[in-house]
Amino acid sequence: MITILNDNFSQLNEFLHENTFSKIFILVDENTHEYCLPVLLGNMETDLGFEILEIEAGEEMKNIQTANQLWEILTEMQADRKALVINLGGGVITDMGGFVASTYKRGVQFINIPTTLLSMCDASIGGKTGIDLMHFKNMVGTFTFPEQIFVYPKFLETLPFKELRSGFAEMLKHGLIADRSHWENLIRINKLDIESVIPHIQTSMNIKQDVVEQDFHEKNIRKTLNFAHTIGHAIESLCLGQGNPILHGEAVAAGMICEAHLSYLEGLLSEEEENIIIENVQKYYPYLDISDFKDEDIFALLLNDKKNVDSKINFSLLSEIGACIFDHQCSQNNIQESLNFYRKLNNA
Ligand SMILES: NC(=O)c1ccc[n+]([C@@H]2O[C@H](COP(=O)([O-])OP(=O)(O)OC[C@H]3O[C@@H](n4cnc5c(N)ncnc54)[C@H](O)[C@@H]3O)[C@@H](O)[C@H]2O)c1
Ligand SMILES: O=C(O)C(=O)C[C@@H](O)[C@H](O)[C@H](O)COP(=O)(O)O
Ligand SMILES: [Zn+2]
Repeated sequence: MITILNDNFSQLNEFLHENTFSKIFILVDENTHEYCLPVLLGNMETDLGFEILEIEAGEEMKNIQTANQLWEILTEMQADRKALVINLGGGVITDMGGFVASTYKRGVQFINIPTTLLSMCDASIGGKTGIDLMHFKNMVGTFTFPEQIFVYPKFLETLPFKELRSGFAEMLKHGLIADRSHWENLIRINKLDIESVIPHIQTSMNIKQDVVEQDFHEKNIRKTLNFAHTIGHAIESLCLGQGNPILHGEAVAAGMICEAHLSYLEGLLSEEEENIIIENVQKYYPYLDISDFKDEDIFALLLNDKKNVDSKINFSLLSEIGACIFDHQCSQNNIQESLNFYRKLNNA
């Protein structure tokens, strides 16, 4: 269940009073510790004891070493099965905290309080938890729903612009795969800022939640949420592997361009709609330089995508703005051409 919090966090307090937890463990990173934890602690009313678990910020922390440290700390602090983990942060915190909670002592309860646009609209919803393995994205994880998701949009007030823009990419994706009018409302935004995005958060959350409710374990329609991620994750992984991580939404934006073009090359999407998508994505996102990435390295990552079966790369592609198909296999030439198309945009 997703709840938009009042300024006094009354719904969170009701949730804490109605349940019998033994202790609360609040997972934060250094930034959500500074900007969001004081707001949470200033409003949280409970007789329960709590501990703060802090990790460094960034995708590089979403790994087994951090998970191990958190499991060890929970053990040292004698967290029992009635403990509650509160994930207060962006997608790294909700993915990582959800993973640690869903595996510690075979699972303790957790709630998500997303603090980035990306985690409000996407990562905190849907129960995908996980960590990266080497530089492969989200390779180890669970499908486990949080008990609740509490959204407080005012947390966005301290979010840097680049992070806001990163989250906006997942919102655009939601429009492209499921709701043309959402896409059209979003691309009308000329100046991307908190005021302009806040009115559209609810629609994005609804799209994500609606898809997840139909197919929690990603057997079919949930794969549409992965549009732009097959190539996007490969680019993100290569950057991570080189020690130059990019933001998830930046990778998704590049993935939207490549996969919109691929949708066109595969005869699924009209050229006119492809151009509309590419023009608009370029309006918000600077070009990502992938000229150093070899096709063979990209293909090695594509071959490990979680949607694949029998070594066949399964794409989720657009048939029009607002509609997405899944389990589509593309010719190798077209995949290469979509990457070259993106590379050439640099000089266009
Ligand atoms: N599970 C899912 O369904 C799902 C969906 C989309 C993305 N993801 C994952 O989410 C991650 C990306 O999430 P993200 O973009 O939120 O990244 P993030 O968690 O790294 O947060 C981005 C940055 O913003 C800072 N921050 C967070 N809230 C802040 C605030 N209110 N004010 C100031 N700074 C703040 C963080 O410290 C961090 O530096 C990726 O690992 C991606 O794979 C998961
Ligand atoms: O929730 C989903 O399903 C998604 O695909 C949402 C994506 O935006 C998100 O990045 C997700 O973490 C990708 O999952 P993965 O299994 O492809 O790693
Ligand atoms: Zn994503």
